[in-house]
Amino acid sequence: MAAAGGLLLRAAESPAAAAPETLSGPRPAQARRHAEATKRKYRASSEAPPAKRRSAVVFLPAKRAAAEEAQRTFKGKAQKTFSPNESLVGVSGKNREQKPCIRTSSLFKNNPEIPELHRPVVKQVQEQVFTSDAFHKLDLHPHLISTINTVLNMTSMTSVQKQSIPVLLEGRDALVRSQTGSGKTLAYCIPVVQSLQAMKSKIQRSDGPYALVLVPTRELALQSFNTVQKLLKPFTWIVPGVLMGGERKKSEKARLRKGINILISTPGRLVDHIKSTKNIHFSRIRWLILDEADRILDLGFEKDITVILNAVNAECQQRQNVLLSATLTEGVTRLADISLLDPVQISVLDQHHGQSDPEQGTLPEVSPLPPDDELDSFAIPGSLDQHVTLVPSKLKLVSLAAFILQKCKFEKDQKMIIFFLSCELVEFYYHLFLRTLPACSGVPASRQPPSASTRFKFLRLHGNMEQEERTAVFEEFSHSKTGILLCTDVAARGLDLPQVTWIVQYNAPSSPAEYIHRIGRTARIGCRGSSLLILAPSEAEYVNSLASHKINVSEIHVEDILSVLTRDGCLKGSRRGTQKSRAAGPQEIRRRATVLQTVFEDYVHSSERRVSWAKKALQSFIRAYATYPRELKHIFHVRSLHLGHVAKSFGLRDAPQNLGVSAVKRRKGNLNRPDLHKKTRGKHRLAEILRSEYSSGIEASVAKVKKQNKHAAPGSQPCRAIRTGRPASAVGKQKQRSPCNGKTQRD
Ligand SMILES: Nc1ncnc2c1ncn2[C@@H]1O[C@H](COP(=O)(O)OP(=O)(O)OP(=O)(O)O)[C@@H](O)[C@H]1O
Repeated sequence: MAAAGGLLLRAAESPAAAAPETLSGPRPAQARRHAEATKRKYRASSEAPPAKRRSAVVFLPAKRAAAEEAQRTFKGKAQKTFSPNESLVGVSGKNREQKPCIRTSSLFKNNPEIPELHRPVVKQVQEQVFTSDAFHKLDLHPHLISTINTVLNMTSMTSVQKQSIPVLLEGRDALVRSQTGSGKTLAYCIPVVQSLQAMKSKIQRSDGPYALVLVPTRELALQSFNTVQKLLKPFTWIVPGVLMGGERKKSEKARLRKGINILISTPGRLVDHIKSTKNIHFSRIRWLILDEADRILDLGFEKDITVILNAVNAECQQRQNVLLSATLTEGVTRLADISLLDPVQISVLDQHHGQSDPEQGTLPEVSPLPPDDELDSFAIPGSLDQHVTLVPSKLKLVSLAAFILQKCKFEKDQKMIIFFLSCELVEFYYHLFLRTLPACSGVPASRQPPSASTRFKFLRLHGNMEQEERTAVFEEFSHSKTGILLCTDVAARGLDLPQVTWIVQYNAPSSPAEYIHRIGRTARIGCRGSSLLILAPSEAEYVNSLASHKINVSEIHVEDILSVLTRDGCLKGSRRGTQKSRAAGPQEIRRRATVLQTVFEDYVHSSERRVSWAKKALQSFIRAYATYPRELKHIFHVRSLHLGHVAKSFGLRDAPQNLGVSAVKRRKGNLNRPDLHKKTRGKHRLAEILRSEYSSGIEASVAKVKKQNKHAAPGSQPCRAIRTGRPASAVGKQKQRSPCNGKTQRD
């Protein structure tokens, strides 16, 4: 990271930093002294330090040139594209033109030193995805086999299918762990369909559910439903159905009344129906499947799961239980111990770490789960290249934009998913990029060739969207060859979105398990894929946290990401200068990054409403940041955020006052005051809820849950565990809860 440190630090060190230079080695001692001095200045004020203004003078020639360029870029090539979104901000282009001269940001000053990344190289856990065994080797109905072959176009089984299907067909409970994108859905769907079609007394629609499949998100419910529906093609008498939040309850009720035999649902929606629909009976349940079991059994769903298990256990005791996930943590295993009857533990994990040969069939028939100390080592697809980059907060926005430009403008057929901490952040960056980046093609949006619009096809997905739009986006991104999906963790679990080439994590996930699921949206079923985790220098230790779970990431230097800007003619501006000064050296990279940042800042500062919109997004980020779990607080702590620098990544020129860090500190102070305790906890809870998608639907659902608790709804008494009859409330106590794990999602 020496080069990056050099680039960033020397800009901050002295006036000479503004002069053209190379990326040769950093001067850490001097830099540290400077950083200390800056820190002292910053402590004195919550705003940007006076040094900032002074350094603005230091940088003036380069900055002025960049500002002029930015103005030209706006007024000349791209102004039309940037015309304000009336519905969003309600200002006219005319107003914007009356704005005073653009002040360009000082991106490369006062940045923290980028630490050397001492990442331990760990041997990742390997799994082999495919086996050479064909489905027809299994004792399945011939029509089911031909459906798998012809409708799903699959002939040979994956490892997890080879191990799970026979065990489940024997009637055993099972706990299944295998890497993301390895075919777990069919591993449970095939045995369910096989067993139900083979029942002696033919299933009637009006019998109601024989199989209940619980999944954490609506999109996953829809996806699993589609798979079941395909498998059921030859068995038309078995009716599948899906219940998910956001759909019309009335029509769901009508479908339930008619009868659904394989019921796929999100927990929240099923609870709604249990409480309000008389027609839902569980007396014939033979299968209870918890897909993404670790998420489903997490705190956010605890109450819902309690209600569901109570309702199911009240009517039926004899059934098969299956728990599946790519990240079976210790907590889930312990839970499985108390809830499953003599379960078979299936793990595809190659005990010899990649030494077995699928052709030789060296996979054991059923591999037990690894011992406890190995359980936290998650398998990652071998075809997935993982990267990390350390980026100072001020450069985060331009770095992400540069990465998008690199992939989507200069490379072909790229399909990218970018994860953010909260719904508000997704909305903010979606609109910001939508209004600014396509303009970097140099042609107004209205006159762009179709290729440009497909290259920059921005989509967003989060829990605050209307269900209709959510489904439309999910379908569109699924079927598209290219595109950039900005999303929360709503898209992290289970979604099978074909041909995704890059996963970008703009904000770090709350746990290594979530990291695994996020990156698992690419490199599925043997395909290649890559991921990029963006961390601030103060967050560098997160890499060690990943390494402790045997997750290996290689570093990309921030200047390598930014260097693509020198390829972008649109950021060149029409600056007078020699060819030499335009060479792709560090000075030119800085200049163009400043031009790009100016594009964002101008957009944000073109009206008061946009400024307050950006401030709200910043506020949401700080709230969300405050909810990282306790065990990660030493890495992600609001106190380590420099508000002025973070503000830059929202296109804000100055740090807003009375926001975030100081406010959070004040709230912490309140903890000692019992009279304020309740109120503070409420706020903390809200922040926690805002943390990710599993928060969606937020306030309403929290209020609803509170109300329900107050009125002690029937079925909310402690329930029985999945099978053993132990109170399910004990289930919750088994697990160490962290605020961040308590993502509340009543989808
Ligand atoms: N035997 C098979 N042959 C070829 N493709 C398969 C096979 N089984 C499943 N697939 C495909 O692999 C992809 C991933 O499957 P699936 O979504 O079930 O993975 P998963 O293990 O549940 O992943 P995650 O842990 O992310 O939920 C899907 O597109 C599915 O159609």
